[in-house]
Amino acid sequence: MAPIIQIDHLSKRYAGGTTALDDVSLSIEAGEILALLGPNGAGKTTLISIICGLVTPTQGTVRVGGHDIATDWRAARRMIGLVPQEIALEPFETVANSVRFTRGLYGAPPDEPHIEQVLRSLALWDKRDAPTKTLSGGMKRRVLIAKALSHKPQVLFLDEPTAGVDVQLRREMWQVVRELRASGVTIILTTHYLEEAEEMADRIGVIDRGKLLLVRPKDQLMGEFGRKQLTVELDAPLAALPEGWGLRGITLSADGRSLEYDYDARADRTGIGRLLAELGRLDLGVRDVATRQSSLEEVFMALLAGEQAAGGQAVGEQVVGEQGDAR
Ligand SMILES: Nc1ncnc2c1ncn2[C@@H]1O[C@H](COP(=O)(O)OP(=O)(O)OP(=O)(O)O)[C@@H](O)[C@H]1O
Repeated sequence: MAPIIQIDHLSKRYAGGTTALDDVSLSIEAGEILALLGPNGAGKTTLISIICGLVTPTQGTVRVGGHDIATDWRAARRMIGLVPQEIALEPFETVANSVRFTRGLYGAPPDEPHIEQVLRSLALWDKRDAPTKTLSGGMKRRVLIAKALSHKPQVLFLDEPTAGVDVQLRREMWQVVRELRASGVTIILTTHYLEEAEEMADRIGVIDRGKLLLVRPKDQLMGEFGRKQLTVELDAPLAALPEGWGLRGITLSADGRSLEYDYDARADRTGIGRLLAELGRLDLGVRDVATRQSSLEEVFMALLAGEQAAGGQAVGEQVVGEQGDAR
């Protein structure tokens, strides 16, 4: 199946000289939730803004549903809805009118059943006649989504949908996004929150300093990087691993009090049994054992560190295994 969005060799250099995007290529499949993860200034908003026709690229092409955003921009834009980072609503306008107005801006004819369906799906129907200034922060964000959905887009961009909102509201937004996906909308969201990407995305793209470092299915990313560490605290400190130590990949801590073992928790043979057997064979007493799993946060930090160590050229081999495979 052809991707719903195809981005090829996209670069953006702003007038001031900042390279906000540097040769980004990416395919987005219909019906997926893709999270673009990256620190401040990584280029996430620039990427979204180019696809939505708000910023002109310096180089490269973008197709939305097969329509080139430069030469066939009307058709491309009709397929897209954008929920911006900033809440900007007409304060005295009612909820329903705000949504109708946006639909009109897209050149779409009135469609009251659709407006009703959108407002109901976002739990805004009871507030349809309320001026937007009387709404809570969470409701205002939902109005922004309703506006973005007013012309029945097939692709929805959410630029940091939960920046600065409390935990409860964040969960509520996640639920809204899941329901949208279930209704067949493709969703691309940007976020600083690893938790958000982990919770919602089918695929995660990591972007830093204008480069797309990698794009992977979330489960694969967690599997590749979500390794576990076993720490065995010894009864008595060791100066070095004993003579005849028969296992590889195990390190002694600097104070000699514990052994550290990094392993793949999903493997058929983790090697933990052999480690414990070796400790028994050498008659080494164990005081305590602990395991911990790397979080996506650590994965992300390792990725960025690897990229910096490589001078921004590529992601460190030891961390990623292979470089940005933006499908
Ligand atoms: N209109 C502009 N003119 C000049 N430079 C810009 C403009 N917009 C963005 N930039 C610069 O481009 C780079 C990427 O910015 P962008 O807003 O795309 O990043 P971001 O990943 O969305 O960041 P954040 O998470 O903080 O929103 C930054 O260095 C930013 O200062």
